[in-house]
Amino acid sequence: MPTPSHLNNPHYFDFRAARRVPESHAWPGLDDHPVVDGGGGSSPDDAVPVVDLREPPAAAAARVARAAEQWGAFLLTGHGVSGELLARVEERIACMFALPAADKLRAVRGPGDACGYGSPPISSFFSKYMWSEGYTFSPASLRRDLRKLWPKDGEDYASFCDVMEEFHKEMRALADRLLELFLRALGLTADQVAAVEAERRIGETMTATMHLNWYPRCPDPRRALGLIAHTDSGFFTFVLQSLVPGLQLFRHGPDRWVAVPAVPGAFVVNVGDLFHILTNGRFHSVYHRAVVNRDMDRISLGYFVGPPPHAKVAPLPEAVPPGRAPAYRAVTWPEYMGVRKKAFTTGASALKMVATTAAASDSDNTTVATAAAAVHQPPLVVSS
Ligand SMILES: C=C1C[C@]23C[C@@]1(O)CC[C@H]2[C@@]12CCC[C@@](C)(C(=O)O1)[C@H]2[C@@H]3C(=O)O
Ligand SMILES: O=C(O)CCC(=O)C(=O)O
Ligand SMILES: [Fe+2]
Repeated sequence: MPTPSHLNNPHYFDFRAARRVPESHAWPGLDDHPVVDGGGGSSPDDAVPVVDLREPPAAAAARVARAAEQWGAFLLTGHGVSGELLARVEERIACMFALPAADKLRAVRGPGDACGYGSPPISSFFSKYMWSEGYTFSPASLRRDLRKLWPKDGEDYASFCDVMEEFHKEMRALADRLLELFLRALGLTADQVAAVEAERRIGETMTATMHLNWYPRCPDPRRALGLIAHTDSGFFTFVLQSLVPGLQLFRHGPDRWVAVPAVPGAFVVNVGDLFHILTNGRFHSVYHRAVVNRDMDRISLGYFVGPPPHAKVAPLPEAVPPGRAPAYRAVTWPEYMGVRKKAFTTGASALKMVATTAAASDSDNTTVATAAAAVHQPPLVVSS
């Protein structure tokens, strides 16, 4: 019998058939830092902050400020996106990843492509493979992109697109609310928020990208990694993790991974690098990773909010202390991705590479990047 062609495809690994973790997927040093419970069960210092949008705006803004300054992440509850919609979103994601390999491979992300099926872009910097499959798409071109997965249209195609469009509509509105709250958290008055909007039109021009992750259950979770430690590059990300936990946030003092509890209906909000820049380093991007487990498949969704590709992102004047120069130079998202690529190949910090003053180096992830290099020795560059 001829071998099905997808079995020879380098983009395809049959996780279901794997009885052990092969060397190609085994990561050294995954347990270099302890993992602690972020649900508050072990220590209040480890409890992942929670922001409930049902609180009065001033109180919610104060919580956002604390969380964004100290953690770069928080759990978002009371956001109004219904649990019923989230359940349908997760169901459609599971259905998509359950497609036959040959169907998924039709939508493989090509070199340099922003969207498509396969490992996320960051994986190209490492010689080890992750224990996951991903699919990235832009909600703006959803119906066209998804025809690659479902060329014949049909019910699965229609319900995937319908559900994701409904979700995107709600999330885009939520992103606007959260942006306003972040700006209030920076200390801007309602008038200043309106002025920033009028001048920079951040909310109006913000773009959204969705990245779906499927982490199959794994025969030896201590050797495999779902998603390599990273910071998100955009403004901020809403992460929906299914009822199966796996997201971990890196914290210093002492260095540890904090396991984010799976809170039904909540999103995890991550501050990204471009928001770090926009806020002059006051809100810092968070270094995070996803681990896998032996018994259950896990699904997550990242809703990445960022600027349009041509927009220059620079520290907001309101975020720069009086008499001080901005800590970062202006960059577009694609420019920043180029810097980050260089940083990955040299082991440097991308944020430091776009910093203008020594002051900025205090608030970036350099030390974390160093920790990462230690965790993932040797630096695993395979392609550029
Ligand atoms: C908008 C985006 C952020 C992202 C790159 C992308 O163009 C689409 C995928 C996103 C993702 C998801 C997994 C981790 C990550 C680092 C990656 O490789 O792809 C992020 C990217 C990012 O935040 O830079
Ligand atoms: O799977 C997760 O919980 C994290 C996903 C993530 O970090 C990402 O998609 O950027
Ligand atoms: Fe991420």
